[in-house]
Amino acid sequence: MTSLPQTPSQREAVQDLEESRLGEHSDDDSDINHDGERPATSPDPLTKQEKAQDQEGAYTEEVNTGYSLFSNPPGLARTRQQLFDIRDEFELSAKDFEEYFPFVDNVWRKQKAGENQADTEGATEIFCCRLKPSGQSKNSTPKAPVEGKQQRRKRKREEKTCGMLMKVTYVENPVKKVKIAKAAGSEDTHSHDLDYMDANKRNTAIMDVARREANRGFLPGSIYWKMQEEPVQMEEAGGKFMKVSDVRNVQYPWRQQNMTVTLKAHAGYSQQRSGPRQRLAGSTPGSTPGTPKNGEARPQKPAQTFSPHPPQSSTKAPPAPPPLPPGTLNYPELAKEFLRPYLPYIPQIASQQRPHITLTWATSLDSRIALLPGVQTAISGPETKAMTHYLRSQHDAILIGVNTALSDDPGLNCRLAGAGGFGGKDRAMQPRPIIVDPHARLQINPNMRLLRAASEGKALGPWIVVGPGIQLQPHAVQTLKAHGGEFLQINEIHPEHGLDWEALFSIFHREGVKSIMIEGGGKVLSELLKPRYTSCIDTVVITIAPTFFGKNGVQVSPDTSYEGGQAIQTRLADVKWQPMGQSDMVLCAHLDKRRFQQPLPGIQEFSRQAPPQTPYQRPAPPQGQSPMPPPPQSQQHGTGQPPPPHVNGNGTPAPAGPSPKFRHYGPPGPSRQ
Ligand SMILES: NC(=O)c1ccc[n+]([C@@H]2O[C@H](COP(=O)([O-])OP(=O)(O)OC[C@H]3O[C@@H](n4cnc5c(N)ncnc54)[C@H](O)[C@@H]3O)[C@@H](O)[C@H]2O)c1
Ligand SMILES: Nc1nc(=O)c(N)c(NC[C@H](O)[C@H](O)[C@H](O)COP(=O)(O)O)[nH]1
Repeated sequence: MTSLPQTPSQREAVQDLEESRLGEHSDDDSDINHDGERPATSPDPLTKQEKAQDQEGAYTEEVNTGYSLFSNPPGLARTRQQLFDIRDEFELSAKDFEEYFPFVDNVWRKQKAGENQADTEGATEIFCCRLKPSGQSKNSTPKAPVEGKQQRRKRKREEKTCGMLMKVTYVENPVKKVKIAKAAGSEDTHSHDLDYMDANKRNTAIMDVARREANRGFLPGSIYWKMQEEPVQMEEAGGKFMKVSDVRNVQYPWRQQNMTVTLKAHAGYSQQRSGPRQRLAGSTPGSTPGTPKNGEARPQKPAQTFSPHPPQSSTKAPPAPPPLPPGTLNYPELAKEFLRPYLPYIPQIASQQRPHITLTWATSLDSRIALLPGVQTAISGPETKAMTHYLRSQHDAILIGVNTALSDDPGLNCRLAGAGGFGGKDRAMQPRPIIVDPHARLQINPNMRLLRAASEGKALGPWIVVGPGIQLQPHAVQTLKAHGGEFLQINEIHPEHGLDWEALFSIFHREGVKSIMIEGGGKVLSELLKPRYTSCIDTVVITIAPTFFGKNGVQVSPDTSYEGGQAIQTRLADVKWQPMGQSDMVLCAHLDKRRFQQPLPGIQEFSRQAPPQTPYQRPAPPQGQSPMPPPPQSQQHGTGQPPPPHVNGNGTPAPAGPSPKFRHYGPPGPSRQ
């Protein structure tokens, strides 16, 4: 990305200069009508010169460019929304602020009044929404006509004003970071949504994407076409309403210096594509579905019923893209709103040095997640299933315990339209599958769904977490690596609780995983719902179906925690119930970080008893009996054969042999007998 000046106010100066020279590059929405199409009478998107080149084929040198134009930072869409809709104060590292702010500088500009005041924590800047009420708005003075730029009749935009103010405090010590909060006197929320701003003004970062290609001599129409080849990345960067004229404007300075250069096109670009593409579904400027208008109260509508399968392309659509794989799901914009406050929050993650952890599962009314151990049981309806896949698209990783992997043979990928392998590029929106398998019971073979999905470009390769002292067969390691996965050996093992979850989470965070959704199964969820983990779990999203599975089902229920004669509870906060589909209910909540305890009569007797069976120790065989037999056939993967000799059924390590290389973490663990 073009290197930008250090602080937003410096960037602001650059942008002002650019815009003054080029005219308001994208404030002019005169040629966008509000159903997202250009009116037939609007000027052709190409200038006379470009058209001449097009017609004479003067640009026909088509350059093979297999590269992506976008290099969006992680979680961009979420962070843009969170930097737009400022709620509680949060922090960002100085580096992250530098990286993300250019994606929202079409919303915020530095307060003109120069209200910087130094305070104990360093310089403070106040930003106002560009729709600042009254006063001198940047766009009120008419622009002097720019030479060579076709003066378009500007339709007067509705005078929407907004009183949102943002305060940014730059902190130098002990680390360089910024604190972001609503400024004193700010409105509670914007009077518009982010789409409204994106439709009326492009942010610097998305314009940088166009500028980079423009300064390499590509035709604006070809650049626009190439950008639209990556709709997901374009939309998350704020380019939903980008126009060819934006690209042409941003190329103007370069064109002034290179008047004689013949523009080139990206391979695959052709005249019939030079017109504006169909806008992204639902991208009508100025309104996100369900957004309140003019301060109306947000409609409290029940969850929309929707088809989880993407609409079939209409006969009038441009040449149909390749058909989506069967089973592709669709989760509409409107249904995302209620989840937003519970999704990973990049600014907060930066300050907490651990990933955002979401526990999510589907349950019966008697807190069962399967009819019987090892039996995958359909609980979610089609709509809540699609919601689960939307959650997967919003997290960097998805984690399950090995019993779930053994019984479900899961794909652990995101099957929403637009995800990698489902109409999206590369592996966009695909979470990293993680399976916690301390004794390496899972058999790695190419037939498992995890690896088939990875080989078809529909998933990332899985990480398998094993405990200390495990000897793995080389072919298992090689097969996993061949599918983009790997084994991770963790040596922090807690005698009572198994692999240390907090150590696991910090290792994943170091590996760049900023958010993990933990889908189960019963043992994993019950363990992580204990009060001792409240500090490292952020959110729960539970699908509740109107059914009872009975006592033999797989339960989610943490062992009761005792401390000093008190029973300690795990409680939820910010609870929201959302009906979804025919009969499911979705519970969203944060973990309540306060301590809830209650004295229990006779508690002393309890605490003298042996500690409850921990979920991860292999239960000692009954007196005189042999160790636990290998998992039942139904739980053996793929081949259905007993596990190969390298790891015998009860998971004790194979006889000594050349242990293949895989990543070790933590001090050397206790050697396993
Ligand atoms: N309805 C749902 O949302 C849902 C979700 C997931 C699984 N399920 C169902 O749940 C069942 C499986 O659940 P489960 O409770 O038997 O097993 P599980 O999937 O929770 O796996 C437990 C195993 O994982 C390993 N493990 C996990 N964390 C560990 C740690 N920190 N340290 C050491 N070992 C650790 C251990 O071997 C442990 O025995 C299956 O029937 C599956 O279909 C349902
Ligand atoms: N949300 C949800 N609703 C259900 O009805 C159900 N049975 C699960 N179970 C979660 C468990 O993790 C999945 O059954 C496997 O992960 C297989 O899921 P995928 O193949 O990856 O879609 N989860």
